[in-house]
Amino acid sequence: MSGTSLNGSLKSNSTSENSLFSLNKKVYSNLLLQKSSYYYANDEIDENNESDVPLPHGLSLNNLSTEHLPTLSRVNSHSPSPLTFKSTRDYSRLMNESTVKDSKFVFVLVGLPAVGKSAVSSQLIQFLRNNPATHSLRCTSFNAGKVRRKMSYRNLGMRSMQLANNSSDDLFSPKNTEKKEKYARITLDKLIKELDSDICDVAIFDATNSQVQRRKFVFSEISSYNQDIHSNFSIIPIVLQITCDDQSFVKFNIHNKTFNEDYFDKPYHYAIADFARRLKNYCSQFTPFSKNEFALLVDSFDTKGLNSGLFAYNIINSGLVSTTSINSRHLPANCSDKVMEMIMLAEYFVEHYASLFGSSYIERVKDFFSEQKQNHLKLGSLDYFSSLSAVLDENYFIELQEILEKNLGK
Ligand SMILES: Nc1ncnc2c1ncn2[C@@H]1O[C@H](COP(=O)(O)OP(=O)(O)O)[C@@H](O)[C@H]1O
Ligand SMILES: O=P(O)(O)OC[C@H]1O[C@@](CO)(OP(=O)(O)O)[C@@H](O)[C@@H]1O
Repeated sequence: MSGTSLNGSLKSNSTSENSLFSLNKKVYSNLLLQKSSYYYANDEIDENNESDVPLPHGLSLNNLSTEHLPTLSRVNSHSPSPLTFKSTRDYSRLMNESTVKDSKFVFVLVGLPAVGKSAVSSQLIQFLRNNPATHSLRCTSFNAGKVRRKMSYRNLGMRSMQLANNSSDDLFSPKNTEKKEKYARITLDKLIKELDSDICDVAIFDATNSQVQRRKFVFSEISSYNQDIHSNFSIIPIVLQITCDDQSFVKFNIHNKTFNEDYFDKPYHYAIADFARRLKNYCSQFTPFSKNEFALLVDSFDTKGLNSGLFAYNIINSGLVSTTSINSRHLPANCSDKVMEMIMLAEYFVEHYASLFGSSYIERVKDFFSEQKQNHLKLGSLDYFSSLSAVLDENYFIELQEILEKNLGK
């Protein structure tokens, strides 16, 4: 980050204290005036830059088979082994032979900012790519934050960094929810188009999707797509909720957030404080995805005569907490092997998340803090610790918890 000078002290050349996501009328009116297809057609948004996450030592996902999937085999005792997906071409051929539409998958992420949604998306893609059953599937993450950042730059360039920041035009303030929704809609629109045009097989909708209203919108878009006779595929929605309430994890994650494009010209301390404020705003509006919401969605799907199925999984504190009891599954009528195999793998990923990816992440968090504690004591070393502890202190987390509870009690 440019806020860090070469000698390691935390200085910034930036004169502006604004943030990129501050709303600007020009960006917003462009969103309203121009259709999202403009951005796609002009190749403004490229989400296909997933970097491979290294696999934990000693683990080979290639060795996955039904034998290692105790929970999963119980739901599909007749599934073929080894797990094999037909290629899209095979499925297109089969489609001509029957009226049943081939399936595509959407993982709808839910979770507060900085809980690890984008990290888990990359890991899920890596997991599916490394599995023989799914390695040929084209998996893409569609990140609403990236779309927002790219569109802001495209419209304003460096000027986007010079806008005066004031709390009244903070995109993440509750009163601007509707404005933020535009970016999510554009992202979802792109995602559905790529599935329908067979550019992608497994899409991850990477946004906080933190409000019931937003999720209703997402599911209604998916069911409208599934109901449309002109749609080429049937989309199976899989909710993946990521929760993180461990203070060290949250601090480490926010630290890493300060290096993204929202803050590239901002002082480190400013970025931490700004993200802390963003998180508070989100907590005041957040409703976790619950079993109750799941049941209501299933009912609404059933009333519409939709049989695409619905699944919901949770990863809490990097897999340290078991989520088996809160995960939910509503199988579609006539569940195909393809759908069953994907669900089995999704469940395997969630149930074994800690050993697959969580433990190496936790090691990184520990190393980070022990290094920071040492640096904090050394004169002239890179000291992130002071800002992290000053902003994200015990009181901050107490306040965050109170805001969350107050919102849930509404
Ligand atoms: N489960 C995880 N595995 C690996 N890295 C993680 C994980 N959770 C968080 N991180 C780290 O924290 C940073 C912020 O997390 P991110 O995935 O961007 O959160 P979110 O998408 O929920 O806002 C990531 O860039 C990564 O360095
Ligand atoms: O519209 P929602 O669902 O809040 O999600 C998108 C927002 O989430 C955020 C939350 O911080 O994602 P990200 O950190 O991945 O960039 C914002 O950038 C982005 O605008």
